[in-house]
Amino acid sequence: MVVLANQVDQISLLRAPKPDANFSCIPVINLAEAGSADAMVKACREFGFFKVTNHGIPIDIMAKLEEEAVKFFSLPQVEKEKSGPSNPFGYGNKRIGPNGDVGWVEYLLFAVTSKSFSYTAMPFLQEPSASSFRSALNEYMSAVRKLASEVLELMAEGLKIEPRNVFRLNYSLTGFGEHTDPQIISVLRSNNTQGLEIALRDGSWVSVPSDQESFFINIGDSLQVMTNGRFKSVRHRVLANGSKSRVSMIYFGGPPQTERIAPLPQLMGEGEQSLYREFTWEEYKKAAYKSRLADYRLGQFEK
Ligand SMILES: O=C(O)CCC(=O)C(=O)O
Ligand SMILES: [Fe+2]
Repeated sequence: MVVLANQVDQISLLRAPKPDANFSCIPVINLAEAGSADAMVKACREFGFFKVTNHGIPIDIMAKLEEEAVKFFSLPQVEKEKSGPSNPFGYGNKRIGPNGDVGWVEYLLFAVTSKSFSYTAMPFLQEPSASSFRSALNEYMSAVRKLASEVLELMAEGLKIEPRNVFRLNYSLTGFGEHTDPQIISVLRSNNTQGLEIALRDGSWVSVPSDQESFFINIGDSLQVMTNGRFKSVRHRVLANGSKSRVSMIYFGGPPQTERIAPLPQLMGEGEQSLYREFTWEEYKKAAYKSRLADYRLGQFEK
């Protein structure tokens, strides 16, 4: 793993990507360093994506949950199906989205409330034998929730939202088609498996070296709108690895269901007009459900 200390260097390197798609240099935000807020905003504007180090979450907490997830996904199919279908929460293993997108991923989807997470759709988690999975989830979730609000606060003062959060454990051999995440931010942690790629503003793809001790933050479509286009949601995909399963834990911070998604007044300049017509998260999800994974879904909400 290469962590470059100087973020300015990294950003200038990324502006002139080498033809070698394996070469990549992702902005790294060291949370323990002064000035991380400015570097973060720069990364949000230029990439919609960055890596977070020195986040204070012990690797143990991630490793424990990863281990429990692998145990679960290794169960016989019929056992896993008892916690599905994911409707809206629980175990799922169908293709991504309803519209023929490629990729096969198994996942466990959880609703996260402000205090804990809900696993009523997952009977196995209620068994006494699942106590280690439950405690791993609890520990991870409270740590990552804190991290998500810290990151949001650094991005923009007053961006402290009490989002409607979901949490997904993905288990996949085949990858994940290109898309942007619809939420505000996604906090991603993966095992040591290559395959994640992000698109730069010029449309070229760069691979993101795996780093199981760090978190990766994706700007989602909602934050693009909330910042009136200052931050851009990042297009990303996961390429098939073929030999090793990718285990990802993704905490999605999204807007409340009925809240309208609109530029934050505190970020707007004088006389600045919203680039988007008003819509709610519910409307957006409905529109997204009808689209393909790779579609530019915000298009229909632009003015
Ligand atoms: O598996 C990953 O690392 C990313 C998956 C992803 O992009 C998603 O679930 O939205
Ligand atoms: Fe994603």
